[in-house]
Order: sequence, then C-alpha cells, then structure tokens
Amino acid sequence: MTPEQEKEKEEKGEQEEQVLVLDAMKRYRNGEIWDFEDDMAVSDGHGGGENGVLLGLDGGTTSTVCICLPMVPSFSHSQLQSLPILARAVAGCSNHNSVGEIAARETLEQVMADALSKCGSKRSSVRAVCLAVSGVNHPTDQQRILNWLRDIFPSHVKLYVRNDAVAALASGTMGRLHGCVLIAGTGTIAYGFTEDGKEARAAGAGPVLGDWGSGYGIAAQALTAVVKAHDGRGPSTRLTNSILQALDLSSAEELIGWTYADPSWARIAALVPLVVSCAEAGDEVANKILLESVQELASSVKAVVERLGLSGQDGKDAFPFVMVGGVLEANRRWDIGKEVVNCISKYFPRVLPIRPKVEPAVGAAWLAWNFFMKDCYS
Ligand SMILES: Nc1ncnc2c1ncn2[C@@H]1O[C@H](COP(=O)(O)OP(=O)(O)OP(=O)(O)O)[C@@H](O)[C@H]1O
Repeated sequence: MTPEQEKEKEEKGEQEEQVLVLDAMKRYRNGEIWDFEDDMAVSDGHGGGENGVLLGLDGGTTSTVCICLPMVPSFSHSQLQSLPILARAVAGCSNHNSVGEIAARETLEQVMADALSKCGSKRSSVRAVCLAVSGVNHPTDQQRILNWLRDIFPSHVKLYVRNDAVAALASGTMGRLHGCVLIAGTGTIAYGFTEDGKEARAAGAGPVLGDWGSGYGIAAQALTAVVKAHDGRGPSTRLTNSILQALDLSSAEELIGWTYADPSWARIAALVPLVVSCAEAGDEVANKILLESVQELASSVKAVVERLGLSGQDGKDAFPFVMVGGVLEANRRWDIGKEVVNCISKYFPRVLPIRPKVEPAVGAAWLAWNFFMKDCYS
C-alpha cells in the first residue's frame, strides 16, 4: 500500500469511527444499550474518535473500576450525562496502604489497559485521566502517583489524582466539585468542596479512630451487644439469634473464635443488613445502634458543611449532599440514608440530597472532562 493509500485508509477509518461514536451517543440518549465491542468490529480500533478518550478510575479497597468515555469538547457541562460509556473494566484493590505501592500501581495500570483494549482504544488516544483512589490523603501521595502516571502517559495527557471520595461527589453532581459527599460502606468519610475550591473532610480515619457510622462500626457494635447480653452486661437482643444463625454458630462464646479467625473489616461489616432487620422487627438494641450511627454520620457531614460554610452565613444556602455506599442505599424500611438526611436538614434546611444514578468511576471520568476543559479552554 502506498503512503497516500495508507493515509486515505486512516482518514476513512477515523471518519467511520466518528460516525460510530455519534450514532452510539444518539442511541445512548434514546436509552439503548450500546455494545461498543460489536460496533468497533467494523472500525479501525481507535475508540473515541479523533478527539480521543478520557479515563476515570475509582480505586477502592474492595475493587477498582475504570471507565472510558469519548472526549467531546463541543459538549456543554449539562450534556455530560449523554456521553456513552465506551468501556468498563474492573480489577482488585488499589489502595497503596492495603496492598503496597507496587501492587497498587500494577492494578491501576492493568485496569486502564483493560478498559482501553475493551473499546479498541490505544494509550495514544488518551487525553485525560482522573484517578480517584482511596489512600490519597496527602499532597505527597498525590505527587507520587502523578509521577508514575507520567511514566505511562506523555506530557500532553492531563493527569488528575484525587481521593476516591471526590469521584463519589462528582457522580452526584455531574463532575462539579461543589457540595458534600457522605460515603458509608465498609468504612465512612465525609468530604466537601466550595465552588471556589476550598475542601474539607471528616472521618475516614478507620474504625480504630472513630468511624462509628461505617458498616464496620455498626456491625462491631452489634457483635459487642451480643457478647454483652451473653455476659449479662447488657440487655438481651434479637441480634444474638440473628447473628449466630447467620454465622452458623451455636453460642455467643464462639463469636470470639469467629472474629479472631479473620478480623477483616469487610467481613464484619457484612453483618449490617442483619442489624437493620432486627431494628425493623422492633429490637431496641439494634434500633439504638442504628440511631447512634445516623448521628455519627450526620455529625461528619455537619462538620464539613460548617467548616466550608456551604450553607451560607445564615445557614440557608442550598448545597448538594451526595450519598454513596451500601449502608446508605434506599433498599430497606429502616433507611439509614433517609434518617441522615432528616438529621442534617434540621441544621441545613436547604440541603439537596442526591443518590447518584451512576457509579463513582463515571464521576471520575466526568471530572477528567471538566478539569481538561478548564485547563485547555479557560
Ligand atoms: N440494606 C442495607 N442496609 C444497610 N447496610 C447495608 C445494606 N446492604 C448492604 N449493606 C452494607 O453495605 C456495606 C458495603 O457497602 P459498599 O459495597 O458500598 O462498601 P465497600 O465498597 O466494601 O466499602 P468502602 O466504600 O468502605 O471501600 C456493608 O457493610 C454491608 O453490610
């Protein structure tokens, strides 16, 4: 093939790819599911069109998700939700505090490579990456990750490294960094931003350091209540039968061996739905644990909102409040998230509660788009 023919083929491939992306967006907006791999079978294998692609990563202790979106600079911020997801890849833990720097880096590199290969994109088509990863608590963590990302991507690629709570906020605000997010899964953290870039966080220091509204915190208190009831140090509770039955144990004493066998936070936290069931069945001990946990979670939010002045001087300004994580999901009659909202509405009447419809990795990709547009076009 002559160089002219090669160029012509390349241009034709890019045009076809653009048509595919635009067509896919139209279908996506109409609510159809887009199987990008099928579409890419007829293109030349550069997902995202000539404008390239964005990567958004949500790196947690349980798993790491990478989302690839097309870069469409002509989109306005309000159109971001219509960007089709070109690819989604999942890997394991990427928290460097849990698995060490080398393993965390390998996981992140692998999940980005998987996402790109799933949509037929190459590393050279990446325009911006937002890596929102747990364990990024300090500017030195941020800088270290930025340094090795720079080894992977050339200098024109925009790189942003943030704590994973930031992606969770962005998933509810379409990539805008304004408001407060509360995450309550195995752990918990509250994180907030003002529109002029001030930020604050509360909790997120782990169960030893007071994260009592977390899944771990709730379940640990339930286990403690069972042991106390057994000893005669606390009231009897439905939690005893419920937890022993679920763990296939015959007495409260066996709980000691069960916890020592594997004290991992997520294993303990998995008991939260039992606590909710007992509270729904009228158990006062379980109910008290949940009510106190709601207060704990609300106090983290209150601390962040007050430190940032998100509710204005008279406490009456509206601000987004994004809730993320299994503990806050609205799938039970005893709705922990709803109770947290009730609690903080007393302090901040104009709070705007949001339960995001997209996962935090999409929030990270939207952030990448926002940061990129700000850096390039402002
Ligand atoms: N209906 C429910 N009500 C309350 N809690 C629930 C419910 N269903 C699941 N959970 C709890 O949600 C938690 C898991 O949530 P999620 O998957 O968001 O956490 P994670 O990703 O493991 O943790 P982290 O966000 O701290 O890394 C567990 O503690 C689980 O027991």
